[in-house]
Amino acid sequence: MAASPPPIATVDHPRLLLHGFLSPETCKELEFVHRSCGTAGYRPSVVSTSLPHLAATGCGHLLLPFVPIREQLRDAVESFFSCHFDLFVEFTGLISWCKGASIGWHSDDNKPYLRQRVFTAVCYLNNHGKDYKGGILRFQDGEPSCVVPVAGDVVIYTADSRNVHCVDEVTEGERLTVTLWFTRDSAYDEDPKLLAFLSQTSLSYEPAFQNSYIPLPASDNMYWFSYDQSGFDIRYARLHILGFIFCASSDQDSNSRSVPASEDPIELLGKPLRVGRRYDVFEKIFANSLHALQARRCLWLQAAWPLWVTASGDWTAAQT
Ligand SMILES: O=C(O)CCC(=O)C(=O)O
Ligand SMILES: [Fe+2]
Repeated sequence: MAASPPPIATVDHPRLLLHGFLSPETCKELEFVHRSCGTAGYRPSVVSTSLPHLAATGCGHLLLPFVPIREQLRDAVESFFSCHFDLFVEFTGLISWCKGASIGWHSDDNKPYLRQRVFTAVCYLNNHGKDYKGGILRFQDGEPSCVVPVAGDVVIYTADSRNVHCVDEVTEGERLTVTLWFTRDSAYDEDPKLLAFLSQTSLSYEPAFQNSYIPLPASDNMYWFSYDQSGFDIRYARLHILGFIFCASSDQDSNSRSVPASEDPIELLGKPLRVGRRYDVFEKIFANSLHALQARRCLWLQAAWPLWVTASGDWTAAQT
Protein backbone atom coordinates (compact mmCIF):
# COMPACT_ATOMS: atom_id res chain seq x y z
CA MET A 1 0.00 0.00 0.00
CA ALA A 2 1.37 3.46 -0.93
CA ALA A 3 2.28 5.67 2.03
CA SER A 4 -0.04 8.69 2.36
CA PRO A 5 1.61 12.09 1.80
CA PRO A 6 2.69 14.06 4.91
CA PRO A 7 0.16 16.59 6.22
CA ILE A 8 0.66 19.86 4.41
CA ALA A 9 1.23 21.80 7.65
CA THR A 10 4.45 19.87 8.20
CA VAL A 11 5.81 20.37 4.71
CA ASP A 12 8.77 22.77 4.52
CA HIS A 13 7.51 24.91 1.65
CA PRO A 14 3.76 24.37 1.23
CA ARG A 15 2.58 25.46 -2.19
CA LEU A 16 0.63 24.20 -5.17
CA LEU A 17 0.41 25.02 -8.86
CA LEU A 18 -2.97 24.33 -10.47
CA HIS A 19 -3.25 24.32 -14.24
CA GLY A 20 -6.32 25.62 -16.11
CA PHE A 21 -8.04 26.95 -12.98
CA LEU A 22 -9.62 29.88 -14.86
CA SER A 23 -11.15 29.54 -18.32
CA PRO A 24 -9.77 31.65 -21.20
CA GLU A 25 -13.12 33.55 -21.23
CA THR A 26 -12.77 34.43 -17.54
CA CYS A 27 -9.20 35.63 -18.10
CA LYS A 28 -10.44 37.89 -20.91
CA GLU A 29 -13.34 39.20 -18.83
CA LEU A 30 -11.00 40.15 -15.99
CA GLU A 31 -8.63 41.76 -18.45
CA PHE A 32 -11.55 43.85 -19.73
CA VAL A 33 -12.38 45.01 -16.20
CA HIS A 34 -8.75 45.97 -15.71
CA ARG A 35 -8.51 47.83 -19.03
CA SER A 36 -11.63 49.77 -18.08
CA CYS A 37 -10.70 50.71 -14.53
CA GLY A 38 -7.01 50.08 -13.86
CA THR A 39 -5.24 52.85 -12.00
CA ALA A 40 -1.59 53.76 -11.81
CA GLY A 41 0.10 54.53 -8.55
CA TYR A 42 0.22 51.40 -6.43
CA ARG A 43 3.87 50.78 -7.26
CA PRO A 44 6.09 52.15 -10.05
CA SER A 45 5.41 50.38 -13.38
CA VAL A 46 2.34 48.68 -11.92
CA VAL A 47 -1.32 49.35 -12.68
CA SER A 48 -3.90 47.89 -10.34
CA THR A 49 -7.65 47.43 -10.05
CA SER A 50 -8.56 46.48 -6.50
CA LEU A 51 -12.08 45.48 -5.53
CA PRO A 52 -12.40 48.40 -3.06
CA HIS A 53 -11.44 50.68 -5.95
CA LEU A 54 -14.22 49.23 -8.15
CA ALA A 55 -16.74 49.49 -5.33
CA ALA A 56 -15.71 53.07 -4.45
CA THR A 57 -15.81 54.39 -8.00
CA GLY A 58 -19.33 53.40 -8.99
CA CYS A 59 -18.25 50.20 -10.78
CA GLY A 60 -19.91 47.74 -8.38
CA HIS A 61 -21.34 45.77 -11.32
CA LEU A 62 -17.77 44.88 -12.30
CA LEU A 63 -17.33 43.00 -9.01
CA LEU A 64 -19.60 40.22 -10.26
CA PRO A 65 -17.03 38.11 -12.15
CA PHE A 66 -14.88 38.04 -9.01
CA VAL A 67 -17.55 36.45 -6.82
CA PRO A 68 -17.23 32.83 -8.07
CA ILE A 69 -13.47 33.14 -8.56
CA ARG A 70 -12.93 34.18 -4.95
CA GLU A 71 -15.09 31.31 -3.72
CA GLN A 72 -13.34 28.72 -5.89
CA LEU A 73 -9.95 29.98 -4.76
CA ARG A 74 -11.00 29.95 -1.11
CA ASP A 75 -12.16 26.32 -1.54
CA ALA A 76 -8.89 25.36 -3.22
CA VAL A 77 -6.81 27.01 -0.47
CA GLU A 78 -8.93 25.52 2.36
CA SER A 79 -8.72 22.07 0.89
CA PHE A 80 -4.99 22.11 0.06
CA PHE A 81 -3.97 23.56 3.42
CA SER A 82 -6.59 21.47 5.32
CA CYS A 83 -8.00 24.55 7.04
CA HIS A 84 -10.28 23.79 9.95
CA PHE A 85 -10.89 27.46 10.60
CA ASP A 86 -12.64 30.34 8.87
CA LEU A 87 -10.71 31.96 6.08
CA PHE A 88 -11.45 35.49 4.84
CA VAL A 89 -10.32 37.23 1.69
CA GLU A 90 -8.15 40.14 2.78
CA PHE A 91 -7.38 41.64 -0.66
CA THR A 92 -8.37 40.97 -4.25
CA GLY A 93 -6.76 42.88 -7.07
CA LEU A 94 -5.96 42.80 -10.75
CA ILE A 95 -2.38 43.81 -11.24
CA SER A 96 -0.54 44.55 -14.43
CA TRP A 97 3.17 44.50 -14.33
CA CYS A 98 4.39 46.81 -17.05
CA LYS A 99 7.89 46.94 -18.53
CA GLY A 100 10.37 47.48 -15.70
CA ALA A 101 8.17 46.02 -12.93
CA SER A 102 9.70 43.40 -10.64
CA ILE A 103 9.76 42.46 -6.97
CA GLY A 104 12.76 41.21 -4.99
CA TRP A 105 12.94 38.34 -2.48
CA HIS A 106 10.18 38.60 0.13
CA SER A 107 7.44 36.76 1.93
CA ASP A 108 3.96 38.22 1.66
CA ASP A 109 3.55 38.81 5.41
CA ASN A 110 6.91 40.54 5.79
CA LYS A 111 5.71 43.94 7.05
CA PRO A 112 4.01 44.68 10.38
CA TYR A 113 0.87 45.80 8.52
CA LEU A 114 0.82 42.57 6.46
CA ARG A 115 1.10 40.09 9.35
CA GLN A 116 -2.57 39.10 9.02
CA ARG A 117 -1.92 37.43 5.64
CA VAL A 118 -1.70 33.65 5.82
CA PHE A 119 -2.14 32.40 2.24
CA THR A 120 -1.60 33.87 -1.22
CA ALA A 121 -3.24 32.93 -4.52
CA VAL A 122 -1.94 34.36 -7.78
CA CYS A 123 -3.90 33.63 -10.98
CA TYR A 124 -2.23 34.34 -14.27
CA LEU A 125 -4.40 36.01 -16.91
CA ASN A 126 -1.96 36.08 -19.81
CA ASN A 127 1.06 34.21 -21.06
CA HIS A 128 4.78 34.54 -20.51
CA GLY A 129 6.58 34.49 -23.88
CA LYS A 130 3.52 35.46 -25.90
CA ASP A 131 2.27 38.57 -24.07
CA TYR A 132 5.44 39.62 -22.28
CA LYS A 133 9.03 38.72 -21.50
CA GLY A 134 10.46 38.27 -18.00
CA GLY A 135 8.06 38.12 -15.06
CA ILE A 136 8.87 34.57 -13.91
CA LEU A 137 7.94 33.84 -10.29
CA ARG A 138 10.82 32.21 -8.38
CA PHE A 139 10.89 30.57 -4.95
CA GLN A 140 14.01 30.48 -2.83
CA ASP A 141 13.50 26.87 -1.66
CA GLY A 142 11.31 23.89 -2.45
CA GLU A 143 9.28 22.81 -5.46
CA PRO A 144 8.15 24.04 -7.89
CA SER A 145 11.14 26.35 -7.78
CA CYS A 146 9.72 28.66 -10.40
CA VAL A 147 6.43 29.36 -12.14
CA VAL A 148 6.34 30.40 -15.77
CA PRO A 149 2.95 32.13 -16.01
CA VAL A 150 0.35 30.55 -18.30
CA ALA A 151 -3.14 32.10 -18.64
CA GLY A 152 -5.59 30.27 -16.37
CA ASP A 153 -3.00 28.77 -14.01
CA VAL A 154 -2.98 29.62 -10.33
CA VAL A 155 -0.29 29.22 -7.70
CA ILE A 156 -1.17 29.10 -4.00
CA TYR A 157 1.34 29.31 -1.15
CA THR A 158 1.68 30.26 2.48
CA ALA A 159 2.36 33.97 2.99
CA ASP A 160 5.08 33.27 5.61
CA SER A 161 8.84 32.79 5.39
CA ARG A 162 8.45 29.20 4.16
CA ASN A 163 7.70 30.67 0.75
CA VAL A 164 10.22 33.42 0.08
CA HIS A 165 9.85 34.43 -3.56
CA CYS A 166 10.58 37.10 -6.16
CA VAL A 167 9.37 38.08 -9.64
CA ASP A 168 11.86 38.74 -12.44
CA GLU A 169 11.67 42.11 -14.13
CA VAL A 170 9.20 42.36 -17.00
CA THR A 171 11.37 43.37 -19.95
CA GLU A 172 8.69 43.62 -22.64
CA GLY A 173 4.88 43.72 -22.74
CA GLU A 174 2.47 43.62 -19.78
CA ARG A 175 2.02 40.76 -17.32
CA LEU A 176 -1.49 40.48 -15.88
CA THR A 177 -2.54 38.69 -12.69
CA VAL A 178 -5.34 38.55 -10.19
CA THR A 179 -3.85 38.27 -6.71
CA LEU A 180 -5.66 37.35 -3.50
CA TRP A 181 -4.51 37.21 0.07
CA PHE A 182 -6.36 35.24 2.73
CA THR A 183 -6.49 35.92 6.44
CA ARG A 184 -7.84 34.18 9.55
CA ASP A 185 -8.62 37.53 11.18
CA SER A 186 -12.15 38.69 10.41
CA ALA A 187 -11.12 42.29 11.17
CA TYR A 188 -9.29 42.23 7.83
CA ASP A 189 -12.15 40.70 5.84
CA GLU A 190 -12.45 42.59 2.53
CA ASP A 191 -16.21 42.02 2.17
CA PRO A 192 -17.57 44.49 4.76
CA LYS A 193 -15.35 47.20 3.24
CA LEU A 194 -16.76 46.44 -0.21
CA LEU A 195 -20.31 46.58 1.10
CA ALA A 196 -19.65 49.92 2.82
CA PHE A 197 -18.23 51.41 -0.40
CA LEU A 198 -21.10 49.99 -2.43
CA SER A 199 -23.74 51.46 -0.17
CA GLN A 200 -22.01 54.87 -0.18
CA THR A 201 -21.73 55.08 -3.94
CA SER A 202 -25.19 53.75 -4.70
CA LEU A 203 -26.97 55.95 -2.16
CA SER A 204 -25.19 59.25 -2.42
CA TYR A 205 -25.07 60.04 -6.12
CA GLU A 206 -27.65 61.60 -8.41
CA PRO A 207 -29.47 59.07 -10.59
CA ALA A 208 -28.00 60.65 -13.75
CA PHE A 209 -24.52 60.13 -12.33
CA GLN A 210 -25.24 56.50 -11.51
CA ASN A 211 -26.14 55.82 -15.13
CA SER A 212 -22.80 57.06 -16.37
CA TYR A 213 -20.37 54.37 -17.46
CA ILE A 214 -17.51 56.55 -16.39
CA PRO A 215 -16.09 55.58 -13.01
CA LEU A 216 -16.34 58.13 -10.22
CA PRO A 217 -13.02 59.57 -9.08
CA ALA A 218 -11.20 57.46 -6.52
CA SER A 219 -10.41 59.33 -3.34
CA ASP A 220 -6.92 60.84 -3.21
CA ASN A 221 -5.80 58.71 -0.31
CA MET A 222 -6.55 55.45 -2.11
CA TYR A 223 -3.29 55.65 -4.05
CA TRP A 224 0.10 57.07 -3.37
CA PHE A 225 2.31 58.69 -5.92
CA SER A 226 6.06 58.60 -5.93
CA TYR A 227 6.61 62.18 -7.15
CA ASP A 228 7.48 63.59 -3.74
CA GLN A 229 10.07 60.91 -3.04
CA SER A 230 11.80 60.48 -6.38
CA GLY A 231 10.89 63.44 -8.54
CA PHE A 232 9.03 61.09 -10.88
CA ASP A 233 5.27 61.20 -11.10
CA ILE A 234 3.79 57.93 -12.28
CA ARG A 235 0.61 59.66 -13.47
CA TYR A 236 2.56 61.94 -15.75
CA ALA A 237 4.65 59.07 -17.14
CA ARG A 238 1.54 57.04 -17.83
CA LEU A 239 -0.19 59.92 -19.64
CA HIS A 240 2.93 60.30 -21.74
CA ILE A 241 3.20 56.58 -22.54
CA LEU A 242 -0.46 56.54 -23.56
CA GLY A 243 0.20 59.39 -25.98
CA PHE A 244 -1.63 62.15 -24.12
CA ILE A 245 -0.22 65.63 -24.14
CA PHE A 246 -1.36 68.49 -21.95
CA CYS A 247 -2.88 71.31 -23.85
CA ALA A 248 -3.70 74.44 -21.92
CA SER A 249 -6.82 76.28 -22.98
CA SER A 250 -4.78 79.37 -23.86
CA ASP A 251 -2.77 77.48 -26.49
CA GLN A 252 -3.65 78.77 -29.95
CA ASP A 253 -1.42 76.42 -31.90
CA SER A 254 -2.96 72.98 -32.33
CA ASN A 255 0.27 71.54 -33.71
CA SER A 256 2.46 72.38 -30.79
CA ARG A 257 -0.12 71.36 -28.16
CA SER A 258 2.19 72.38 -25.41
CA VAL A 259 1.67 73.61 -21.91
CA PRO A 260 2.72 77.26 -21.40
CA ALA A 261 5.82 77.62 -19.28
CA SER A 262 3.77 79.22 -16.53
CA GLU A 263 1.66 76.04 -16.04
CA ASP A 264 3.41 73.34 -14.04
CA PRO A 265 2.32 70.02 -15.62
CA ILE A 266 2.45 68.34 -12.23
CA GLU A 267 -0.02 70.87 -10.88
CA LEU A 268 -2.27 70.30 -13.89
CA LEU A 269 -2.45 66.60 -12.95
CA GLY A 270 -4.51 67.55 -9.93
CA LYS A 271 -6.83 70.00 -11.69
CA PRO A 272 -10.12 69.35 -13.47
CA LEU A 273 -9.60 68.52 -17.14
CA ARG A 274 -11.23 67.41 -20.33
CA VAL A 275 -9.98 64.69 -22.65
CA GLY A 276 -9.79 65.04 -26.40
CA ARG A 277 -9.07 62.98 -29.47
CA ARG A 278 -8.05 64.72 -32.65
CA TYR A 279 -10.68 67.44 -33.12
CA ASP A 280 -13.18 65.99 -30.64
CA VAL A 281 -13.12 66.97 -27.02
CA PHE A 282 -15.37 65.00 -24.71
CA GLU A 283 -17.82 67.10 -22.76
CA LYS A 284 -17.20 65.36 -19.49
CA ILE A 285 -14.99 67.26 -17.08
CA PHE A 286 -12.90 64.84 -15.04
CA ALA A 287 -12.02 65.60 -11.44
CA ASN A 288 -8.29 65.25 -12.16
CA SER A 289 -5.89 63.31 -14.38
CA LEU A 290 -6.21 60.17 -12.29
CA HIS A 291 -9.94 60.22 -12.90
CA ALA A 292 -9.36 60.65 -16.64
CA LEU A 293 -6.93 57.71 -16.59
CA GLN A 294 -9.55 55.56 -14.88
CA ALA A 295 -11.97 56.35 -17.69
CA ARG A 296 -9.84 56.57 -20.78
CA ARG A 297 -10.17 52.92 -21.74
CA CYS A 298 -13.98 53.11 -21.53
CA LEU A 299 -13.80 55.97 -24.00
CA TRP A 300 -11.56 54.02 -26.40
CA LEU A 301 -8.92 56.68 -26.06
CA GLN A 302 -6.10 54.57 -27.33
CA ALA A 303 -6.47 54.77 -31.07
CA ALA A 304 -4.02 55.73 -33.75
CA TRP A 305 -4.92 59.41 -33.60
CA PRO A 306 -3.06 62.04 -31.67
CA LEU A 307 -4.48 62.33 -28.21
CA TRP A 308 -4.35 65.14 -25.77
CA VAL A 309 -5.67 66.26 -22.47
CA THR A 310 -6.78 69.83 -22.08
CA ALA A 311 -7.17 71.86 -18.98
CA SER A 312 -10.86 72.46 -18.45
CA GLY A 313 -12.36 75.66 -19.76
CA ASP A 314 -11.98 77.17 -23.17
CA TRP A 315 -11.01 74.06 -25.05
CA THR A 316 -12.06 75.48 -28.41
CA ALA A 317 -8.85 77.50 -28.47
CA ALA A 318 -6.95 74.23 -28.49
CA GLN A 319 -8.49 72.92 -31.67
CA THR A 320 -8.28 76.03 -33.87
O1 LIG B 1 2.67 37.84 -9.46
C1 LIG B 1 3.33 36.94 -8.93
O2 LIG B 1 3.70 35.94 -9.54
C2 LIG B 1 3.72 37.09 -7.47
C3 LIG B 1 3.47 38.46 -6.94
C4 LIG B 1 4.02 38.72 -5.59
O3 LIG B 1 4.96 38.15 -5.15
C5 LIG B 1 3.37 39.73 -4.74
O4 LIG B 1 2.52 40.50 -5.23
O5 LIG B 1 3.68 39.77 -3.53
FE1 LIG C 1 4.76 38.11 -3.05
